[in-house]
Amino acid sequence: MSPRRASIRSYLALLTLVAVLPALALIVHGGLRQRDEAIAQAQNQLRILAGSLVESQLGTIKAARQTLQTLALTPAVQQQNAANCSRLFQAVVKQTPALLNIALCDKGGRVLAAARPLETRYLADRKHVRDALRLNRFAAGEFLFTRLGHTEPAFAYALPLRDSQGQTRGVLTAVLRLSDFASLLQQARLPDASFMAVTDHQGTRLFFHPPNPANPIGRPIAPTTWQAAGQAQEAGQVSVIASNGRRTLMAYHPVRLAPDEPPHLVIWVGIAEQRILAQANRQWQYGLSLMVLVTLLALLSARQLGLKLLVRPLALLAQAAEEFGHGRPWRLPRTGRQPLELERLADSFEHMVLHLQQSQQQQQQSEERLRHLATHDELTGLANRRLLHERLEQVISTRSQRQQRVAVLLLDLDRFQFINDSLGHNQGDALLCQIGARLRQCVQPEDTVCRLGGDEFALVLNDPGPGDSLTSLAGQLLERISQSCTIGNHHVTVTASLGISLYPADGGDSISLLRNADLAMYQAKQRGNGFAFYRAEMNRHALKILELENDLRHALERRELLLHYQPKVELARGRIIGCEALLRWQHPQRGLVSPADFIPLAEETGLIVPIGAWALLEACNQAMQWQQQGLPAIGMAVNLSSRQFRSGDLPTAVAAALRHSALPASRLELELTESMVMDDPAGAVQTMQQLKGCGLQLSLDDFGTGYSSLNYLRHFPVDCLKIDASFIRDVDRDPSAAAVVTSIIDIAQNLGLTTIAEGVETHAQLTFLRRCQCDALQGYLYSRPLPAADFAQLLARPPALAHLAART
Ligand SMILES: Nc1nc2c(ncn2[C@@H]2O[C@H](COP(=O)(O)O[C@H]3[C@@H](O)[C@H](n4cnc5c(=O)[nH]c(N)nc54)O[C@@H]3COP(=O)(O)O)[C@@H](O)[C@H]2O)c(=O)[nH]1
Repeated sequence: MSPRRASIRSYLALLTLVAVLPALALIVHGGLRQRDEAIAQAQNQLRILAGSLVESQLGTIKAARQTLQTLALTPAVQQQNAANCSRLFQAVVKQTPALLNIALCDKGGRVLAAARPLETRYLADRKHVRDALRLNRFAAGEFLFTRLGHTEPAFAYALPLRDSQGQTRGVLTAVLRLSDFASLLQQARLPDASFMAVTDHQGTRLFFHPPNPANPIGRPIAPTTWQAAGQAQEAGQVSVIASNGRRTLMAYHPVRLAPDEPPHLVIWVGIAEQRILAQANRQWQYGLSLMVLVTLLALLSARQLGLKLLVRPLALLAQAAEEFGHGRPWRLPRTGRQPLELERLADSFEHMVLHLQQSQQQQQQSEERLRHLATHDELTGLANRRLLHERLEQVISTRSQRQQRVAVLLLDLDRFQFINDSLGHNQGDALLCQIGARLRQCVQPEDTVCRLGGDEFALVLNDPGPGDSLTSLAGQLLERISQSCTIGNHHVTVTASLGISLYPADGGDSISLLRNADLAMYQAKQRGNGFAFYRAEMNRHALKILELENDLRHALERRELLLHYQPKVELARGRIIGCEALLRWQHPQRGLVSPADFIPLAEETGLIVPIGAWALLEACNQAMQWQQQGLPAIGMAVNLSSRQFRSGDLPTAVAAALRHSALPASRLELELTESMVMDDPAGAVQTMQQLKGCGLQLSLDDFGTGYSSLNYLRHFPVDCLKIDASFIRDVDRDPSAAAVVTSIIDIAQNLGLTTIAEGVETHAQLTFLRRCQCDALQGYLYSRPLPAADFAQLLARPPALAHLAART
């Protein structure tokens, strides 16, 4: 699972927060500083106030002491006149508000006079009286509540009285009220909730302003405070948690009558920290609130701006990308007010889309081209074999539902190889294109025209109509093909063979329909009559051929091939001048197979090349063997196939055979057919010249059946014309055959060639040939082709030509 990603809005919010963070930090820092300053200021104020309260108290004490010192010098006090003293003291107390009472005691502590009546007549046990008498100096007493008229906190002091000899005579005491601190505090303008307290040297609360039941007078202050203040021996400040639970800031200051004396009072001034900080806190809160407001505004602005300038354009961009990805129409936002980077992003997106579209287009074109290449023939643009099968299967599936026929026509050009070789491949290609175009013109647009390869074409007719129309179409196709084509500067005429198979009668799938159309085409080629419909027996025949082909492949290695020899007899003297080696196949099951049956197959499969080479060598060896047996050295004629002749290495193979057999080249004769050389007369002349270069003889076999141009004949380096047996057969009954034979012999003589008549079977034929001055004969009249041993016997005792019985 991919980690959850934050949105741009979140990042913008974060950025905004980061941006306002320093301001926030400043505000917090400022607030803290303000708080610190407020506390420092308050501490200072408290400290000053405590100091001034102490000063004030000391001033009051000092004033009281001076008053007592002044009174000590008065006669009434000197004489210790109780009545006078009382009046005097009352007058002084009346005029001095801080003084609650003044009293005179003798040295035993007995009260002699007082401005106000006292509860007791003896003050000897009071600390201030005791200390003043004992230490003989102005001394402070302890905290007390006077009940002089009303109850209020007060403090007593005592001044020892001495006579002129310095002897103690008594003490003057003064009771001072503490309540004046309240007005001092008011003058100090302490913040609200400030308080002030006075404790004695033991921490007992003597005074607390403003009055608070939680801080009762006469009770010790909180021990933690007392401890924190170090028992208030020196002035200082503490921050403690007060009884109300609030942190409180306090300044304290001890009151001493003399620097070496211990403090008898401690002045405390305090205030709750909360109050001190109230102002700072308020400012702080204000700053923070402002900050929060600013932050919120910033966040809101960032959000709105982010939405407007980033989020929405990006979302639209993403949407456009998604639409584009799904191949739907897309549109890019172009407000003109979006940030530069987004503008660039949009530009880049458009470029990318353009680029993608271009490459998609290119890819589509390449794919289409590849698809086309995969299903079409590159040269003619027609469908190829693969597409043919696809289309055929397709049309079969639709036609089969309606039980309708589909026709497959397979077509092969005759002699295309020759045209290709003689005019060149480019011209050959041009011819194929023209033929392809003609085929296309002859059929319906929905029909498929395909080039299977080489000079082979196939057509699928979706709706071939009845048999007649198909026959007529086949004729039209052949007719159209045979019309002259202009290729470059040449006018070329080609014919074709066409095989037809029909769905469903001749096959239920594309493979069997094509195979059967091929068989029909083969049949048509064999018959040489244009086109043929497939018939079931063709398949059987084809199967037979297939088996034969398979056997033929092994015939050489199994030594099943052999040669028979037929003598060639000179007419003038009746002697055997040579023989023709004729191939035989001794098949283990079929017996002796005629060359007429297997030579075309060997030719077609290419097996004729090794077979021909074997026959050539075997014949040469045989000729030498007979010679070695003392038999006459006669010529040895070997048939060549067109494939051998065109193979290119024939001169080499011939030279090798002569070399291996040691047969003199002059005794070897190679028989070529007219058709073999007329396919490519110029090339043939070249090959013939090479062969002639070896010193051997060349003859033109089956002469008269082909279409040898007399002009070419002039240039063919041949030695002999073999007059075809078809003319010889009829010479004695068909004048035209006789005329042909006579003409051939005349031409040969005029060209300095010898002639030999093939297939001579009768004396009549022999007589005719003699009359025409044919040079030699070959035929059953003299001898059938014989096995080598029989031929040797024949050669040893050749029959005389004149005595031969006619054979028909
Ligand atoms: N390329 C090669 N072709 C060869 C080779 N051996 C033979 N062949 C060709 O096969 C064809 C059939 O040959 P074959 O069955 O041997 O027939 C030959 C003769 O037996 C036959 N012949 C001869 N005299 C008579 C006759 O008086 N009457 C008659 N009915 N037939 C006769 O003629 C054939 C010889 O013809 P040709 O070669 O034209 O001289 C045949 O075309 C052979 O050429 C081979 O090794 N290679």
